Amino acid sequence: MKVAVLGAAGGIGQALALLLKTQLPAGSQLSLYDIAPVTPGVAVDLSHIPTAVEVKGFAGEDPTPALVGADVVLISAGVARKPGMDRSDLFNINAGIVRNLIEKVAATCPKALIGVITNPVNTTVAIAAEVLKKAGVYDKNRLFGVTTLDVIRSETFIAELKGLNVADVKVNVIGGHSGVTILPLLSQVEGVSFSDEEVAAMTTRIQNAGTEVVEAKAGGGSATLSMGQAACRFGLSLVRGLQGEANVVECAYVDGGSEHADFFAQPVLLGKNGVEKVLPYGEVSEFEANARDAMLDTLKADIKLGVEFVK
Ligand SMILES: NC(=O)c1ccc[n+]([C@@H]2O[C@H](COP(=O)([O-])OP(=O)(O)OC[C@H]3O[C@@H](n4cnc5c(N)ncnc54)[C@H](O)[C@@H]3O)[C@@H](O)[C@H]2O)c1
Ligand SMILES: O=C(O)C[C@H](O)C(=O)O
Repeated sequence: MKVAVLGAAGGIGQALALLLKTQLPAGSQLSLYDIAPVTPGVAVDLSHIPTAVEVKGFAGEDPTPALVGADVVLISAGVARKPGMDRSDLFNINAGIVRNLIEKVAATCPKALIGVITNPVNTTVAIAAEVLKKAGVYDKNRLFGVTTLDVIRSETFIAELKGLNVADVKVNVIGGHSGVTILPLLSQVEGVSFSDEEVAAMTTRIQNAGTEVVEAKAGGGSATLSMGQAACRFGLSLVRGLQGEANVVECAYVDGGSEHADFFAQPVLLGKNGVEKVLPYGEVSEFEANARDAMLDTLKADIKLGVEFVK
C-alpha cells in the first residue's frame, strides 16, 4: 500500500506523516511531497523511526515522482487561516494549488483514493472533481473531502461535557466543512441526552472549533496536530477498506447522490474501490432538520464556486 501526502512539510503534513509512519501496516510506502526544500529531510528524519514503513521525500515544482503507484493521496498543500479570516478567504490561493496537484494525480495515479484536506474543503473538493472529469478519470467513489476533524472534535467535546469515556462516543457530522455547514447529529449520540440549550451551545462550539484554534494560535496558523490525527484516522480507514476489511465507516464529504447538494458529508462504507456505499445518516431532530435545510444555500454556493473555477 502506498500513501502519498502532498503538503507534507507543513503543520498538518508533518504530523500526519509521523502518525502514518508509526501506524500504516507493515510493508507500506509513505511518499512525502511539498514545494518546500526541507521535504526530503523530513523523510530522512522519519526514516529513523523503527517501523516497517518505507518513507521517501520529494520537493520541487513537480509532485509526479511522489505520486507514481500511489493508492491513497492525502492533500494538505496550501495556506491556512489567520485570525479574522474565513475559510473562504483561502480560495484565491488554494484553488489553484489544488487544481494543479489534482491534474498531476489524474495523470499519474488516476485510480488512487484522494482525500482533500486543503480549505475551503466545500469548494476544493468540487474543484478536484471538475479537474478529474476534464481528464476523463473521475470516479465519485474515489474522491473525499476530509471532515474527520469535525467528528473527532464532536467526540471530544461531548465526552467532556457528559463525563463519558471518549472511546465510547460515536457521532455523525453531516453537511460540509465550514461554519453552519458543519452539523453534528447530537440527537443520535447513544446513551446521552442534551437540553435544548446544550444542543445549541454544543453545535455552535463544534462549528466554531476551527476558529477557536486559529484565535488561540494568534496568527501562527490553524489546527495542525488534531488535523494530523484526524487525517491519519481517515487515511488508515481508506487503507483498511482497500485491504478488504469489513464495516469500515467514516463520515466524509462526497459526491454521493445526496438529495441535499452535489457534495454532502455523511457516513460512507469504505471498501476496495473507495466508497462501497453511501449510508443514510438516519433520523434527525427538528433542530437538526432546520439547521440542515438552512445550510444548503451556503453549501451549494461553495460548490458552484469550485465548479466555475475549473470551467
Ligand atoms: N479539512 C480540515 O479539517 C482542515 C483542518 C485544518 C487545516 N486545513 C487546511 O489544510 C491546509 C494546510 O494547513 P497547514 O496548517 O498544514 O498549513 P501549513 O502552511 O503549515 O502547510 C502547508 C504546506 O503546503 C505547502 N504547499 C504550498 N503550496 C504547495 C504546492 N503547490 N505543492 C505542494 N505543497 C505546497 C507549503 O510549503 C506548506 O509546507 C490549509 O488550507 C488549512 O486551512 C483543513
Ligand atoms: O479552521 C480552519 O481554518 C482550519 C480547519 O478547517 C479547522 O476546522 O480547524
